[in-house]
Amino acid sequence: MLVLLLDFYYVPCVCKPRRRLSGLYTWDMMLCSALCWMAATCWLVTSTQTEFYSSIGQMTDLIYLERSLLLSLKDYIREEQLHIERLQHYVQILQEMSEFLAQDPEGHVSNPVAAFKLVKRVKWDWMAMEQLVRQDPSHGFLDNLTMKSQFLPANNEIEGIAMGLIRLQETYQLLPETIAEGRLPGVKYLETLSPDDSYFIAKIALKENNLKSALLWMQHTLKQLDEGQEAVVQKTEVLNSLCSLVFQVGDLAWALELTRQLNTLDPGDVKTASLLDYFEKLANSVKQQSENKVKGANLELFQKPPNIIQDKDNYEALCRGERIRMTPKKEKNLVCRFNNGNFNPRLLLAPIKEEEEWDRPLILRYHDFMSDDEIKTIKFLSQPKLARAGVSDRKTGGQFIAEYRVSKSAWLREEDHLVVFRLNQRIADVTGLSMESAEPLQVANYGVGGQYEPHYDFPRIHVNDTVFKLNGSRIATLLIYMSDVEAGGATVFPDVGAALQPIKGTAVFWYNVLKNGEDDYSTLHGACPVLVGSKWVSNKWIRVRGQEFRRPCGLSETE
Ligand SMILES: O=C(O)CCC(=O)C(=O)O
Ligand SMILES: [Fe+2]
Repeated sequence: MLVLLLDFYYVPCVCKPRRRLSGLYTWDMMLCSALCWMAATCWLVTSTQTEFYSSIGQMTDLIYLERSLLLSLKDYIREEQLHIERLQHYVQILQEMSEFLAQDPEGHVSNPVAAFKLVKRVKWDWMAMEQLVRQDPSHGFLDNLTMKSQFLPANNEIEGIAMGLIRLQETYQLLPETIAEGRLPGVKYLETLSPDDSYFIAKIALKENNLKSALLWMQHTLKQLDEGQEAVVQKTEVLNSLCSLVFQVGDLAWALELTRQLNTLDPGDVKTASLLDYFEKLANSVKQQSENKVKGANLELFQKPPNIIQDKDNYEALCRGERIRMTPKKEKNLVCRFNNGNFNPRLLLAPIKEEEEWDRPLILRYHDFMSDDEIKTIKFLSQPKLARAGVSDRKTGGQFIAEYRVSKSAWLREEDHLVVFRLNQRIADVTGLSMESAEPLQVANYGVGGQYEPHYDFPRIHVNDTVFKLNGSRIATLLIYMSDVEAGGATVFPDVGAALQPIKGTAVFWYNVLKNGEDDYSTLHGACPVLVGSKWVSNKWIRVRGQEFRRPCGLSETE
């Protein structure tokens, strides 16, 4: 709408410069401005700023946004060129006329008709010219940019992505250069990071008090600068930051060495000179001469932030494919079978392929659980509803946003679409459980380095939990993988050493509650950071109510 208004704003004004002197033009302008303002306000009121980094799926919107801004910039350039061409045209006409009049000025004005035309032209045409010169075709583009700025990423988005890259580097124990040179498994289009990018990531790590990553990224920035890669950031600035970091962790010898380098680079800098003096005196007094020390050897000094996540080491190791606790003996006992849902007519002719992935807790994988077309529909239905997923506060039970769950999710009910209805029916048929108390389908898409650190699916506090009071705990989880993931993104169970790879169209299923009704703490699980790819999953959480006869108590107390 705004584009149309802007066209309307420019076209008549440009073609008929004289009309701009009339009152009509002023009203046109006022009307246009008012409508533009109203349109822009409506946009602002009806839309909220999107967060892009927590969902790869939504990040594609940015590509389209950039394309539309580019088109609008091209329009602006064309307008500007037309503007100049119009001015040149007038200049040419006036030039010819003025040369003609200058040949015999008095002779010309002695003709009353010529005198009338001269006065009229000098007054009106030059005023019109003033308007023409003042006309600024940049408004269209600038208004468009202002309006679209609400759809541009917010400042904290770049930080979010940088944190995602740091998470990937740490979890998968990658060197910064591996990420910076884009040498990641399965990438289709190579992209590299500049020294400025690396330094930005280092600063974010520092801000997050992640000294180890800050050190690695600063060292990498220096390496890139030494290789002669183009950058805005100066080597002295990076050295200064690195120097204060190493001093902060107590490595005086290294700080001294770096200050010497700084002093060589910029001998005139008074601050560096006095710092050098200070460090030398300090080193002498504590008898830690830099020459005798191995610089930067003690990486232990550079701490990662304290670990609040349960079993994080096992989680990260499993994500890397390490510490998987599957023995050949255990593996031999795992079986696969056709599941016909106990002679369910819907599964009789097309039974589901069921494979035991793990024994304790029992984790089953259903193959070909969802078709590509169904996946397309579910993604399509959820895309406009995707919102940043929260995590539960252990004390209050409320939801909040945390970096240990970086994804967007949406809820779909069976009334929303036949595909959702059929999916619920299939889940009931295959698991033999009732869906009457189950939650709607939760669809999730992970963002840059998107993950969900180890957690239990069952709620652990029940204050104000009306769903729990009504329907009981989440007795079971059915997790559908709606995409393959090029690298990373496994679902891992850190307490038992299981790792499940996302395979598009398959679903995994496990009970979160034991037959005796107790929560099963061996089901601690997490979604590993996505290294390359866009991971889509759907969760169906099945509740206790309605399962009394479908999953009866076991014969022993511990079952
Ligand atoms: O995405 C995954 O692999 C697991 C997701 C999950 O555990 C959850 O959403 O609760
Ligand atoms: Fe979960």
